[in-house]
Amino acid sequence: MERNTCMILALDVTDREEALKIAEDVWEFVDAIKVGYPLVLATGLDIIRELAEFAPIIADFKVADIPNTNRLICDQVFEAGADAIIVQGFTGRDSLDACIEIASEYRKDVFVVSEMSHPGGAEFLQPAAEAIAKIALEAGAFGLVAPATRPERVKKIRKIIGDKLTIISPGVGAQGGKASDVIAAGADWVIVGRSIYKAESPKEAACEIAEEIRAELCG
Ligand SMILES: O=C1C[C@H](C(=O)O)N([C@@H]2O[C@H](COP(=O)(O)O)[C@@H](O)[C@H]2O)C(=O)N1
Repeated sequence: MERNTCMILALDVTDREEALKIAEDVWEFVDAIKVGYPLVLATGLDIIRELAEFAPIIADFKVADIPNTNRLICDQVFEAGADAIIVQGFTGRDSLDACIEIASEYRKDVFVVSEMSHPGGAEFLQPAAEAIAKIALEAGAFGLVAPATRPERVKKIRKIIGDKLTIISPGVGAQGGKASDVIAAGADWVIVGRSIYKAESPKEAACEIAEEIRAELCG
């Protein structure tokens, strides 16, 4: 995944035509499109290959099962054309290894959720976040998901992984996080959903956030 705009579109719409239209409008402002359960359950896995025409696809299925089931899930997701997958780390090293084993067979990437961006993310995951970041590093993950709503946590997690893992950060806009703040805290990409796909003009919204990030990076 090339780092140009440092932005990932979270395309959580549930209509195929709307998804393709938004992707067509904003592809030049994003480095990847994150597709999750809302769109896939509504339209089917084929949407991954259709959207892959516009940008690399991150499949956000938060894979969190026993190793064998994780392998079966990851196999289907990469067969469907995803470039990366988001998995949970709290299920432990063996379940994480299973995802990374399949991803490496497809030469694809795994992002591990270290801490989630919503208020409940501080209840059970936050206490485990640093340990999860450590096993993600040891297991050979490509990156971590860390909360744009808590830039100080991103800074702490960045200290643990150094520059060995990338950090993608959701929670910008609708959840209260600020793109430039979390990029300054050490995130490589921000994940933006509603602030773009619910905007009057998704294209203008994406352009504005990309400009904010560019100003932060280029000073
Ligand atoms: O901690 C996490 C993990 C998860 C993720 O990215 O893995 N996300 C996803 O990021 C997007 C934010 O959307 P919006 O709030 O910009 O509309 C949604 O697709 C969420 O499911 C989080 O919001 N926080």
